[in-house]
Amino acid sequence: MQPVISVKNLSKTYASGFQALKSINLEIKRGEIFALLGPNGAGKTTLISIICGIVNPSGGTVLADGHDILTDFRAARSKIGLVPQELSTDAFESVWATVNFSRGLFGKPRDPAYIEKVLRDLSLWDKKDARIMTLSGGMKRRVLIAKALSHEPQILFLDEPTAGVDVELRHDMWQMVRRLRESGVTIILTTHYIEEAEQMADRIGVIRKGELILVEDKAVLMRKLGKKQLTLTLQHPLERIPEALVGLPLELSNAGTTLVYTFDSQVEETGIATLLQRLGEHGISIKDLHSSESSLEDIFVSLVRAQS
Ligand SMILES: Nc1ncnc2c1ncn2[C@@H]1O[C@H](COP(=O)(O)OP(=O)(O)OP(=O)(O)O)[C@@H](O)[C@H]1O
Repeated sequence: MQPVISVKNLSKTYASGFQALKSINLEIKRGEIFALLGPNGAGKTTLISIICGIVNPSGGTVLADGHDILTDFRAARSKIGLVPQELSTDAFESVWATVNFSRGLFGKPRDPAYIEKVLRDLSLWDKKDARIMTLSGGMKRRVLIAKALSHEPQILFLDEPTAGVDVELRHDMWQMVRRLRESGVTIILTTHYIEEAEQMADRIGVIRKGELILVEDKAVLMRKLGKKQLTLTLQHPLERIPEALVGLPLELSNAGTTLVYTFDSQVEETGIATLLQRLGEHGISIKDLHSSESSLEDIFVSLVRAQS
């Protein structure tokens, strides 16, 4: 299937001479949720801003639903909704007026029934006549989303959608994003909350110092780079790891009372059976054991570190 967004050799050098993006290549599949992760200043907002036509690229091309964002700007932009990080204007307008106005900016005919649905879906209907300045921060964020959806875009960009929002609103937003995806909208989000990417994304891209260092299915990424650990609590503390076990991926901690065995989560032969057998042979008895898996956060931190 043709990608809904196709980015080729995209680069950006700001007027200051700073190179924010270095030859980015990326294809976004139709209908997926794609999470763009990266430390502060990595280039996430720059990339999104170029695709949405807010920042000019220095080189390369971007197609949005087949339309070049430079030579066919209007058509490309009409496919895209952008939820920016900050709400800048419209403080004195009502919710209803501002969302309808946004739709008009894209040359779409008025459609009060559609706007009503958007506001109802975002739990904003009872605030439709309120001035934006009177809304809470969370409500203002919902207005940003309503504005971005006002012209029925096929592709929705969410730049840090849940930064600084409370847990309840975050979960509401996740639900809303899933509903949109079910209706066929492609979602691209940037986030600092790894948990958000872990919960939501189908695929993950990691950007660092202007380079896309990895793009992978979330499940594959977690399987490929994820490690599992088996933690054994011992009946009697050990002074050191016995000779016969040296060489195994074992660590002794908690004053010799805990043995931690690390293994690849994708291999069939974990070595646990052998480990337990050898412990038995050496008279090392176990009080308790549990296993754990590395989170996307562990993977992300090790990736970003490995490249520095
Ligand atoms: N207008 C500009 N002029 C010069 N440099 C800029 C400009 N806008 C951004 N930059 C620089 O480009 C780099 C990438 O910024 P960008 O906002 O894209 O990062 P980000 O990954 O979105 O970061 P964050 O997670 O902090 O939002 C940063 O070093 C930033 O200082």
